[in-house]
Amino acid sequence: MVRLKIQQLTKSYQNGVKALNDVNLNIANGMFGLLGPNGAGKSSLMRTLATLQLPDAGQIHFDGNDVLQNPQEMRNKLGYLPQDFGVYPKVSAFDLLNHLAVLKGLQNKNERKEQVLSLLQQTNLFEVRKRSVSTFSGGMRQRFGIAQALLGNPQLIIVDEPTAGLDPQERNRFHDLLSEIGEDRVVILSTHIVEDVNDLCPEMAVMAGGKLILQGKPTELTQNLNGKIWRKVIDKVDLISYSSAFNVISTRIISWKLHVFVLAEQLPAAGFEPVYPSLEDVYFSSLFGSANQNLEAKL
Ligand SMILES: Nc1ncnc2c1ncn2[C@@H]1O[C@H](COP(=O)(O)OP(=O)(O)OP(=O)(O)O)[C@@H](O)[C@H]1O
Repeated sequence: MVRLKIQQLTKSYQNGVKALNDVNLNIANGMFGLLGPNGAGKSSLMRTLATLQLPDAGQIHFDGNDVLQNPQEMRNKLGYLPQDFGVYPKVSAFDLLNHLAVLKGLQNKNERKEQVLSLLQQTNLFEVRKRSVSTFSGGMRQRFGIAQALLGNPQLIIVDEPTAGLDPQERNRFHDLLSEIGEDRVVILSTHIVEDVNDLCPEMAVMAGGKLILQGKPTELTQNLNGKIWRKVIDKVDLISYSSAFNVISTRIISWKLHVFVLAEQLPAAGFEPVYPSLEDVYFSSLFGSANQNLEAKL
């Protein structure tokens, strides 16, 4: 069942950048991955959904509520972990979370304490609840960020670039936490890390240049590309000629050798071998297609 409905959302900043260009999305319960390179417009979309900025045009409905008309109703149902959640005063994790709970309107002292302690448990911070958050590692801070986003049992949770800068162990732990919270609500994970979406999200979309360029289930999108991705080991000096002759969607160094990955309906040339596509190939193919469309539009 669709809970979040985004229609024809458009936003330009004063410097003329069109950060959102006719964005349409329907999102149901569960983890939804929003992938895109830096500058794609993901944070602009997240901030608009979180009612922190207004679009120029378009509509947002959550559970039937017109979010732009009644932003407060959205705020009561929202948990938000912004990209730059970075204020860590020298107060304990418990005190800070308790304070944020008061700001969120959790007035009953006993219920508030119970919820704060339970969220500290859930995010694996109970043991360090008396420590100042300013001494936390990056992973602990992000888990604290999730704890504050979960205050008041929100129905829509937005996490913007949450795993950037985390080491692999902390990222795994963070993934476990995110997958636990996505069951009965909408969780939007905005990221440029394909692995985050691959590991966690049954539904996804790709954004580039303010537009949604692809949407679907990672498994289906990968399947759709089957038979169209080809790989070849080449010399570095030949990369430019390969890029002009073929649809090179990405290059990767594997065992110290440069591999080009090419999008083509048939064997592009001798020496190429077919590969089963990964979600990364899906992502790079969509960016390649969108860049080409923009180029054609400009010519
Ligand atoms: N307040 C602002 N004023 C002017 N331009 C902005 C503003 N915020 C974002 N932009 C521009 O809008 C475009 C989209 O930015 P946005 O931050 O939404 O993208 P993003 O996909 O979240 O990328 P990143 O991961 O780098 O934040 C970029 O070109 C950015 O420079």
